[in-house]
Amino acid sequence: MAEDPDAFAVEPSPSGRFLCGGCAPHDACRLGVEIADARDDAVRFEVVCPPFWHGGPGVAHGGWIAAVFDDALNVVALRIEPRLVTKSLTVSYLRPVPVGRPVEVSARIDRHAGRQWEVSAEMTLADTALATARAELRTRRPLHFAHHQARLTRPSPSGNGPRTES
Ligand SMILES: CCCCCCCCCCCC(=O)SCCNC(=O)CCNC(=O)[C@H](O)C(C)(C)COP(=O)(O)OP(=O)(O)OC[C@H]1O[C@@H](n2cnc3c(N)ncnc32)[C@H](O)[C@@H]1OP(=O)(O)O
Repeated sequence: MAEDPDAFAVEPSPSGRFLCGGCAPHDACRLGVEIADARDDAVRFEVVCPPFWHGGPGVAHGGWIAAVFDDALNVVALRIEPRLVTKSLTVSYLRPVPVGRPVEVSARIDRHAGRQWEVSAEMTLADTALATARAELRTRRPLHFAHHQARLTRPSPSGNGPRTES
């Protein structure tokens, strides 16, 4: 029988780390994110940009910064709810982020009601804000991944042919 995709949940790895589906088999975060300190509704991370994520000379790629925020903003809620997806993510890039040097990310839950979560975070170096982010998260509905897979396998009504206006 095929594996149930909706059984997927981000839970602590054998070494106690929260890891995405891509990093779990490695038992290490390949973005360079480590939890430094956790309270009920807030988590602090130590983050080092790996050299292969540089965008400009010695400076992190903005996509890496967004991915780090996606992880950090989810981890703060995953400690309560292991079945989440990101609905929206907004990043403000304030200063260049250095490659290969530890920076701090702090994330917190601002609001939580039912399936809806609002979370925010900032990335700092020596108390200077480098970037900030806000996200809306959703607790997944029970058949979230099953519906996604069913849509991918369903034949497209219009195929790839030319569009006809009616
Ligand atoms: C230290 C390192 C740590 C590392 C720790 C690891 C952390 C990893 C965290 C990664 C988190 C991610 O990036 S998750 C990946 C990025 N995010 C996603 O893939 C989410 C994609 N978006 C969605 O699935 C949807 O928009 C939702 C679930 C966000 C919508 O939520 P909602 O606003 O509450 O609305 P909802 O009522 O559920 O659905 C709205 C409409 O979308 C449809 N819909 C909802 N779900 C689906 C679905 N699965 N497949 C098809 N359609 C769907 C509904 O039928 C409905 O259609 P109608 O009635 O309007 O027609």
